[in-house]
Amino acid sequence: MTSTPASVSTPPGGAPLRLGTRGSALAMTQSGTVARRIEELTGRPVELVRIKTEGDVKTGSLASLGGTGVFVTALREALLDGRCDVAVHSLKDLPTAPHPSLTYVTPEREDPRDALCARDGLTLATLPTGARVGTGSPRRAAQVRAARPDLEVVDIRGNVGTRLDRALGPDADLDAVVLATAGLKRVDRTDVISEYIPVEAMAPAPGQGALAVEVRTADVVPGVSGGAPDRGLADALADLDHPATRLAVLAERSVLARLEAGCAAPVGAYAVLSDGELRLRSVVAAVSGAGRITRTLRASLGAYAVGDRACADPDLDAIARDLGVRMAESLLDAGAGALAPLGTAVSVSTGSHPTAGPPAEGA
Ligand SMILES: NCc1[nH]cc(CCC(=O)O)c1CC(=O)O
Repeated sequence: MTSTPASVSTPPGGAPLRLGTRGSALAMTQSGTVARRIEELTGRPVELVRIKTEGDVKTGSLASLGGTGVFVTALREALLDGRCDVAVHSLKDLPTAPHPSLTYVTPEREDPRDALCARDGLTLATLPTGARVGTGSPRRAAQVRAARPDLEVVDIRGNVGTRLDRALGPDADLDAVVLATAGLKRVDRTDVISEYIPVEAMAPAPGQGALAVEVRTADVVPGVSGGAPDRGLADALADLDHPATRLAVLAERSVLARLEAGCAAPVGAYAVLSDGELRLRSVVAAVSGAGRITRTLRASLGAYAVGDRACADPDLDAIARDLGVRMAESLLDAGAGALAPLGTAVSVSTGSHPTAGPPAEGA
């Protein structure tokens, strides 16, 4: 294939970058924001390229799709075969295993909390007995049941608008739904939130509220391919990266990796950097509501972190990963493997009856 001479196709400021995105309102807003920042940082135009993913096409329950990668695979294929140069994912949808030829950075995280959306300002504590709460997430289902065994959890899925309608629309058949605050913020719908559920009451999914901005490693790291890396793009990514977010999500995701669990497992993890220390809280909960294990662990980042800020440093990455591994081992020691199926996709309706006995054993 012959390519157009650069002098013809290159607008002032340099060759355009193509940014791959899912087509949902949430994805388009997230990607639009990142695209504008990359334009500012590189001085090059950024075009959005819409990519349909398996998670957008299939209609089964989110949990039953198998979790890992349903929203991600098609975007990664587009990166790998050159249909786009940058891809934006919700970090919590990204499998924990590193990709052999792709690299990502994490911009500063949005609000990590889960949000309850109900009429009349109702909260998890004030919903009436028997109220029906919709979620497609085994993690949310397990924690709702643990907090309120008297509620009925209903498996739902669909985009933000569809899910909100189930509780707030004219044909609402549920009393409440639980969604990520970050997603609602990004589509400017925080008006529907009746409770920002504290992370102590509902541990967020590892990486919730954070984005991953992913590129081909060879485009940003010298010596990976024959060609020279794209300095402008590499510098822009370094600017986008937020080290405190990066360390927090590394710790959270390493819990999941060490548990060999995916994004559909009933596992919550949330880390924050404060006073130069990374503090990680994690929960494994039985989807039936039959119990949960909660742990908090800390790691000092030494002189490389002050207050809630840190340097970008590989040694700190290792400390964050170790913290996650220690957490997972502590959870396993406490019986996490018997409490919840970790290695396989879990359905929200697993043991939906508080009396249904122990959940099915995971692989
Ligand atoms: N699992 C789908 C998904 N992936 C990211 C978000 C929201 C944004 C975020 O958590 O960063 C959502 C929707 C939701 O959980 O309500």
